[in-house]
Amino acid sequence: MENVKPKSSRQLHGRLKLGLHGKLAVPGDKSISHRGIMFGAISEGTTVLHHFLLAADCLSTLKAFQNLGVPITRDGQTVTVQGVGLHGLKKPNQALDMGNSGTTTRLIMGLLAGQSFQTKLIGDASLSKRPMKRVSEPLAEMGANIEVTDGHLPATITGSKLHAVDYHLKVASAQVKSALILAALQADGDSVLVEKQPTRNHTEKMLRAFGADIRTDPDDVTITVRPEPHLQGIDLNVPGDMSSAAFFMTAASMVPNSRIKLLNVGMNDTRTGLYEILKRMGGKVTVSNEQNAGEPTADLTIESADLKPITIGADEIPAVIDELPLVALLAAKANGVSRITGAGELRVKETDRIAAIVEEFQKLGIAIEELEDGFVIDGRKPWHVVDPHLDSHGDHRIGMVMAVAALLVDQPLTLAAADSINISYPEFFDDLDALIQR
Ligand SMILES: O=C(O)C1=C[C@@H](OP(=O)(O)O)[C@@H](O)[C@H](O)C1
Ligand SMILES: C=C(OP(=O)(O)O)C(=O)O
Repeated sequence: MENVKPKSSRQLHGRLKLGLHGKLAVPGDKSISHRGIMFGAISEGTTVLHHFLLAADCLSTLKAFQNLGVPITRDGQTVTVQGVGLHGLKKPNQALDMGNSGTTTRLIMGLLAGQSFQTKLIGDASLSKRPMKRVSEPLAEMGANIEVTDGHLPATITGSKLHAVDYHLKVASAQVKSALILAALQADGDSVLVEKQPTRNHTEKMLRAFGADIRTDPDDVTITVRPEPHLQGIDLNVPGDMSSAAFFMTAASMVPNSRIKLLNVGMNDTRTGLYEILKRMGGKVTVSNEQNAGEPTADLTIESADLKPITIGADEIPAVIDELPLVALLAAKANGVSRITGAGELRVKETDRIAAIVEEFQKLGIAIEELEDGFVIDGRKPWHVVDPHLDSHGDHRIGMVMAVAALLVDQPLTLAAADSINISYPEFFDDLDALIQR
């Protein structure tokens, strides 16, 4: 058929003269929502998750645990998990479908490695290309029996008795760390895990709240896990996702005449890289209403600003890993040359995010150079549309960053595979619309 657009192609909002205005509570944190289900499932008693993220990735986790025999119910954004304990999961009747979610896959591998049954994990085309040996190999050192297919999904996990380890992580990855922690909960002694760099610490913090004995040394990279904790269900308010707030922090900073307030945003310092970078670039962000109930949260007021270029290296990457496409966009309007390196992990996300950003930014005439582990961007060069047909590459974060970029462009632009936003932020376009002054 001719002239048929891909199903989810979407016209994007063009240049905004009057800016973005208003207040917005972004959806719940994705990392914390996943973990709330998992840790609630292996606890005794009831866990209630308020402001749970109703997005495809977290629903993959929810369904997987239902298939593992855990009673889970949902009422709006409130999810109730009836825990079955660390040894109460049941062999599922079918392969567990991880959908598009790397977090679900890697964490569940660590948990199922120590159970008493066999499970098969499958995933969508994107997830089936992502590396899994980074989890299966260190787990094998603990005695796990995980067969991956050429390093990828499908994977078969045959539950085994696990040994304690003293292990130095080879990649700076919270997913790998979390898989090892979940395996270590089932091991035959205390395990010591040493990170390459500090990464998001939600697993450690949350498991402690459920009653686990997990110590992090003052160096922030050495974690000691005691096995067989008595985990007890909790009531948890999931904070707003900094990784979702980041799209509007970027948009309001770049679109002239903007002033927005984002409510109840998670401010865990292993996640606030974009906030720190934006401030260093000259962004105008004011923090108010700071709270700390387990995870720190705050309201953020963001106004348009003239931006300066920035240099970012490997040390800063973990705290901004999912927001790096947005850092690239900020750099594309900064008054100089920005350099982002040490970000090779971007090549193994939902898509190769370095290649995807370079390809999509070049459609807008942005001066971006691809590096093996990052980008160089000259924000002084005016943009000019070379190709108005943008593409999310099936990657939620690429789709949303291009929708923000479009707010700075006069010409009509379309986004192919726009429905990929459902992975982490199904209401993204509605929330953006609500901040647009007509
Ligand atoms: O642990 C988590 O919840 C996550 C960790 C990060 O992945 P890596 O640990 O693989 O870097 C991040 O990119 C992902 O969106 C969520
Ligand atoms: C990389 C991401 O998630 P995951 O690894 O869980 O698929 C992301 O949300 O950007």
